[in-house]
Amino acid sequence: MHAMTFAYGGLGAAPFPPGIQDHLAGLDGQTARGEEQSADVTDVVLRLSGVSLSFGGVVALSGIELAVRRGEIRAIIGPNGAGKSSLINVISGVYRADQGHVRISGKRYAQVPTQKLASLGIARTFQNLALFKGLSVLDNVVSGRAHTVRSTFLGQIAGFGLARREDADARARAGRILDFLHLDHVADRLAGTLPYGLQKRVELARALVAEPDILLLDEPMAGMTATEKNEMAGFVRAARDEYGTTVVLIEHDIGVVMGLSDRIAVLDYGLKIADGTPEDIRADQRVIDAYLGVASENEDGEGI
Ligand SMILES: Nc1ncnc2c1ncn2[C@@H]1O[C@H](COP(=O)(O)OP(=O)(O)OP(=O)(O)O)[C@@H](O)[C@H]1O
Repeated sequence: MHAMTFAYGGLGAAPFPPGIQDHLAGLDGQTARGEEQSADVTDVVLRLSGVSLSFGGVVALSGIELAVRRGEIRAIIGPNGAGKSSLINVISGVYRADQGHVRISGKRYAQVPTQKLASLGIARTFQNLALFKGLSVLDNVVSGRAHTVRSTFLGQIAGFGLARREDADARARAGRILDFLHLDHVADRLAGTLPYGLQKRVELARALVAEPDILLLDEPMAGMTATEKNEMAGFVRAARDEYGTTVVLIEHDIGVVMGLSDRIAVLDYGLKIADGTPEDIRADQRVIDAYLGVASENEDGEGI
């Protein structure tokens, strides 16, 4: 049984699970990579150019420019209704932008083909859990390898050689991810019976087993306790460090985002109002104003 409590962002000195400790060093944002430090634009794996999207008369996104560099943890934040979900849905092809385009590894899309997301090297998690609740944790994670299957349906039913090898390979990879995310002890449990925080981590495991270049996380800490949020932040950081995965996340909890991210883009009423390191964002007057504008509605009292 692993120790399950993480300390992070100066939240005290609880024990870290083995192997994660090193990855957590610097989660207070001190190691955030600045704009100037790595201005190599050829290393941009995901780029949004002039992306606009409206729903009837409601402007959800307006002329959004966003560059995501290989291996960075890139957060998109903003008050309720700012356009965060719309943006992640444009990146994952759920919505087609009215204007502008998305470039993935240099290839330009007016609409990202959702059905090809995995083969484009993108995996995502969802704000509301999207697990197979009646399947085991292991089988849920194995399902994240579905895009790699080359054997035929008949071959899988009959257990032909290729199908058997693919299945064994998927299970071995899933097993390694479960170890990595400290989920090995629940591998045989039905996913739907796990506590919410662990189910969110299983979703992360299922996305990671696809070995994506880009991981899109839609509010990965929503509904979690402070301890669970810190654990999740540690695992996201560890995944980036271990696999070099580029991470794009939208998240409400600004404290977690500040500690976890290399760079942060801030949306407000569909416009990008700021973009930079956590230090830049913390000091940005437009950001402060945008959040102060909703402070009275923010029951959690989250500050920046
Ligand atoms: N399917 C839709 N139909 C109509 N309007 C929509 C739709 N999706 C989003 N909107 C509107 O677009 C704007 C941006 O919404 P979006 O959900 O992208 O913001 P958000 O930053 O993710 O908000 P939240 O933090 O509350 O999830 C809002 O005004 C919202 O009401």
